[in-house]
Amino acid sequence: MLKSDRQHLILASSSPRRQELIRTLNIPFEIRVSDVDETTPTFWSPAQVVEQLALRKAEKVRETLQAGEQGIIIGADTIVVQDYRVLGKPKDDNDAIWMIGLLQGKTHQVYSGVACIDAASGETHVSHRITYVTMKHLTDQQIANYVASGEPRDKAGAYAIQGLGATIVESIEGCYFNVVGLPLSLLSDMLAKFGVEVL
Ligand SMILES: Cc1cn([C@H]2C[C@H](O)[C@@H](COP(=O)(O)OP(=O)(O)OP(=O)(O)O)O2)c(=O)[nH]c1=O
Repeated sequence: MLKSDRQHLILASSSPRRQELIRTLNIPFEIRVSDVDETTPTFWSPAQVVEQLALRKAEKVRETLQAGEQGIIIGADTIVVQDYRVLGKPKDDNDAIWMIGLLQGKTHQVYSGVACIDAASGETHVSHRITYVTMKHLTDQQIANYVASGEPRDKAGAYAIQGLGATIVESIEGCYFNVVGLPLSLLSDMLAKFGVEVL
């Protein structure tokens, strides 16, 4: 395959954050939304969960491609882990209040998994990153006000570090973009394995 065929990315994600982040790489891309079953066995580790879900999303998109379509398909998945509890997106506002209550005043881990598949050859690479996020102590009123903003609804762990959620985060250790849903540093290393050099 010519290198130019691979310089085309197919983002398997409906997440506006991931779509925004991938734009920063300055590589032509398109978006194909994949609707996958996100249930996982309870005995899976957080790393397994994000890697396997990222892979499921990328594989689902590969199945829909027409013969001859080229590019590197990228799937991603993000979860928040607090005291061995895996937090995905909140079911409703009460669930969001419970999640922020669990996270406030403590340090949790954000896991993002990334899967890259070469559409033509099927070559696949899967990996993940962990970022440690420490949240401030919050009053019940602050938690209620934050949840009322609507921001937590479609975010793992019920907060968005890139939004109003920035005001409830004390500090982070690790990749910021990993928390937002697409670890660009890891992704660029993974793309290099396919001959796609970002720089
Ligand atoms: C912790 C955190 C998560 N998030 C978001 C990133 C992801 O969009 C979302 C986690 O849900 P995901 O299930 O990983 O992704 P998604 O359903 O939004 O999109 P798709 O499966 O189509 O790729 O949480 C933030 O935007 N900011 C944050 O600070």
